[in-house]
Amino acid sequence: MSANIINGKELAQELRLNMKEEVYQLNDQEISPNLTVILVGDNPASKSYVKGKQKASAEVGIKSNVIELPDTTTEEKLLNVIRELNKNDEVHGILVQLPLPAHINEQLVIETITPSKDVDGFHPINIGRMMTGQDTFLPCTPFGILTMLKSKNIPLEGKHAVIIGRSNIVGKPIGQLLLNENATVTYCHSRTIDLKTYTKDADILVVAVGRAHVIDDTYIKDGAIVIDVGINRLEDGSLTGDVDFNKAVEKAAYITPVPRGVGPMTIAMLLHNTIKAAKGLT
Ligand SMILES: Nc1nc(=O)c2c([nH]1)NC[C@@H]1CN(c3ccc(C(=O)N[C@@H](CCC(=O)O)C(=O)O)cc3)C=[N+]21
Repeated sequence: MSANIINGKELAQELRLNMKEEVYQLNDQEISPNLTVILVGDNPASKSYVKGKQKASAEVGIKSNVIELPDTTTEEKLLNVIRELNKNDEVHGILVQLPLPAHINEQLVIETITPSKDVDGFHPINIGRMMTGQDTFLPCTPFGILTMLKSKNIPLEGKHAVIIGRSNIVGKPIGQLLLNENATVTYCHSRTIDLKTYTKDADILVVAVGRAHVIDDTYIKDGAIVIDVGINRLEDGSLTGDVDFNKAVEKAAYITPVPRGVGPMTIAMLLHNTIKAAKGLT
């Protein structure tokens, strides 16, 4: 049996159509949603992600501005740029592309963005609201994953969700969102002993390791749902996930591909959060 493939690219496209309508309605009320992205340095991967965000924004009628700063930018200069954007009423969403150069304190930067414009959902206030189940800006990748699961009406209550990875932007928050949906959640990571014991029991397996093809069919329970968050660039320039798709697809009931899986959904949720910010919610 071959798994049902959850196409994030198509779902993101569908969501963008709906969001375009929403933006029209906001425009009628003289609101023009604006996302400002700050890009520090010239990491080619970051540049390409920022291009993707601009293209998707334009498609739904969100105005996007990119502020490009050299990699020699001081932390204080970056914080001042953010403080100005916090005060600018025309700017609804602020996103600082990560990772930042090593001389800049990422956590300080995140905490300088005013929570009501934190469309990444990385500010501790927004993380706290997520943890307590309040309405807030949810972090885009976990929110995208939840939206993919819901689009297939996959029941989450009582299911054993196993997360591999514990980053602040993916692993920790996806576990929290699944917990909020009444799943039973297990976190695994690089120090986990006997990873397979956990993954073989997973009804829902979320893989956010950051290394190509580390999870194959031998880690997966028959009929599991497999979400691949990995984005690994191979030497030939192609993209691949953390899951060995060709093997896993034979074991899973549902699986997300890379590319065209979680990545496009991450961007769609960023647009969703920007529209929410423009409406003045949270
Ligand atoms: N403040 C901040 N917020 C982020 O959300 C953020 C970030 N920093 N830094 C980098 C990561 C990475 N990320 C991706 C988004 C979309 C795709 C995506 O759409 N990928 C396509 C392929 C794109 C291609 O071909 O290059 C796909 O998987 O099909 C990938 C990666 C957001 N990030």
